[in-house]
Amino acid sequence: MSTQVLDNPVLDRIDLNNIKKKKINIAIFGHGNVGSHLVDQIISSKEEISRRRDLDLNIFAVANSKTILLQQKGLNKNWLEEKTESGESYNVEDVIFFAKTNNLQNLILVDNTADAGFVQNYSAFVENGFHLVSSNKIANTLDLNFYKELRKKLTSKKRHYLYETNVGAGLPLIDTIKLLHLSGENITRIRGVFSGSLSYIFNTFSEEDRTFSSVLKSAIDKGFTEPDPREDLCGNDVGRKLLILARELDLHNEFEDISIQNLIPKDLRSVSKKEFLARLKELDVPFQIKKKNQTKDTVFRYVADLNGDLSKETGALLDVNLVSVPKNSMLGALKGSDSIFEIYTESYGNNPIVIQGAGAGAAVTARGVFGDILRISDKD
Ligand SMILES: NC(=O)C1=CN([C@@H]2O[C@H](COP(=O)(O)OP(=O)(O)OC[C@H]3O[C@@H](n4cnc5c(N)ncnc54)[C@H](OP(=O)(O)O)[C@@H]3O)[C@@H](O)[C@H]2O)C=CC1
Ligand SMILES: N[C@@H](CC=O)C(=O)O
Repeated sequence: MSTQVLDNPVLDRIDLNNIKKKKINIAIFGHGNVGSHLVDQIISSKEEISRRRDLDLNIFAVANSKTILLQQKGLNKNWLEEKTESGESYNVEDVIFFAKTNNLQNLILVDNTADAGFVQNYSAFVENGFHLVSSNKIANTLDLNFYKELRKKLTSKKRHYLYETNVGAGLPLIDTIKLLHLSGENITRIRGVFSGSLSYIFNTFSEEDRTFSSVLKSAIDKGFTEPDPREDLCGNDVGRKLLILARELDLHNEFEDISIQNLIPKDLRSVSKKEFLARLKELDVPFQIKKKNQTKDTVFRYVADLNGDLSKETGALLDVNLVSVPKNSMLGALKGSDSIFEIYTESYGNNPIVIQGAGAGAAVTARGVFGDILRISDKD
C-alpha cells in the first residue's frame, strides 16, 4: 500500500502505511554485550519487520544500572550517544509511570542484566501490563515459591514470560523441551555441555599449547562468560541451566539440590571480582597438572546431567562435573563455543534428540531474545 493524502485535515497527516500496524512498546534493561546487540538488531530490522508483518517495534526505554533513556517515539541508531548525553538516573516506577502517562500499549519488559535484585521488579511490571522476556536466568532459579508466584501473577494478568536464551543461548532448546513434555513425551534424561564459555575454554585448552588464564581471558573478551566469570567457573551458571530444564519438566528441584564441581581454587572464591581478574594466573598450575595427567586421546568437558527418575516430582538427580571424554565421542568432538544437549525420551529410546550449536555469544543470544519478543508480539 502506498502513502495516500486525503482531503480530511486530520487524516491527511496520517501515514496509512502505519495505520494498521500493531505497535509493540519495549523497555530494555541492560545494554552490555547482549542488550546493546539487541537494541541494534531491533533498530536495523524494524523497517523490514514493519513491511513484512503488521508490527511496529518501538523501544521506548533503555537502561543500565545507572541511567535510562526514555523516548516515547522510540530509539534510533544513535541511541547510545543520546543516552550518554541525556540519560537520567531513574527507578523502575519511573518507567511504569512513563508507559502509563503516554498510554503505551502492548508492553514488553526485556531483562538483559544478570542481576538478582532486578528480577524482584518483575511482579510490578506484570501488574502494570508488561509481558516479560529475559536472558537473565535468575528469576527461574530462585526458590520454587518465587517461581510459582510469578507464574500465578502472569496467568492472572494474562501476560507471557519467555526466556529461550536462558539455556543454550540462541538454540531452540526450551521450546523443544516444553513441547515434548506438554505433548506427553516422557523425557528420561538430559545431558550435555551446557556452557558456551566453558566449552570454548576446554576445547581450546585441550587442543592448544596455551595457559589456562590466557584462554579464560579470551573467553571473557569474546563476551562468552557471565559479567563475573566466576559464575561460569564455579558451575553456578551451568547449575542454573540444569535447574531451569528440570523445572520445565515440572520437577520440584531447588538450586541446593544440584551437585556441582566448583572449578575455582578455594582462596579465589570469595575475593572481589577485580582481585580475581588480577590473579587469573593462579589458575594455570592446577589446570596444567590436570591436563598433564589426562589419559591419551581424551579431552575435558564440563558436563551437566539431569537423570534419575524424572517421572517423580522429587526423583531427579542433578549433577555438574568436569570429566575426561574420548576425543572422538559426541561430547569430545565439540568445537569452538558450541554447546550440546542430548535429550533422551521414551519414544526415541537410546538415540537421543541432539541440539547443538553456539552456546554463548552476544549476537546469537540477542537474536534469541529478539525471537522471544516477536513470539509475544504475535500472541494477542
Ligand atoms: N553472553 C552470553 O553469551 C549470554 C548471556 N546470557 C545472559 O544475558 C545476560 C546479560 O549478559 P551480558 O550482556 O553478557 O552481560 P553484561 O555484563 O555485558 O551486561 C549487563 C548489563 O546489565 C546492566 N545491569 C546490571 N544490573 C542492572 C540493573 N539492576 N538495572 C539495569 N541494568 C542493569 C549492566 O549495566 P552497568 O554497566 O551499569 O552495570 C549492563 O548494561 C546475563 O543474564 C547472561 O546470563 C544468556 C545467554 C548467553
Ligand atoms: N556464560 C554463559 C552464557 C550463556 O548463558 C555460558 O558460558 O554459557
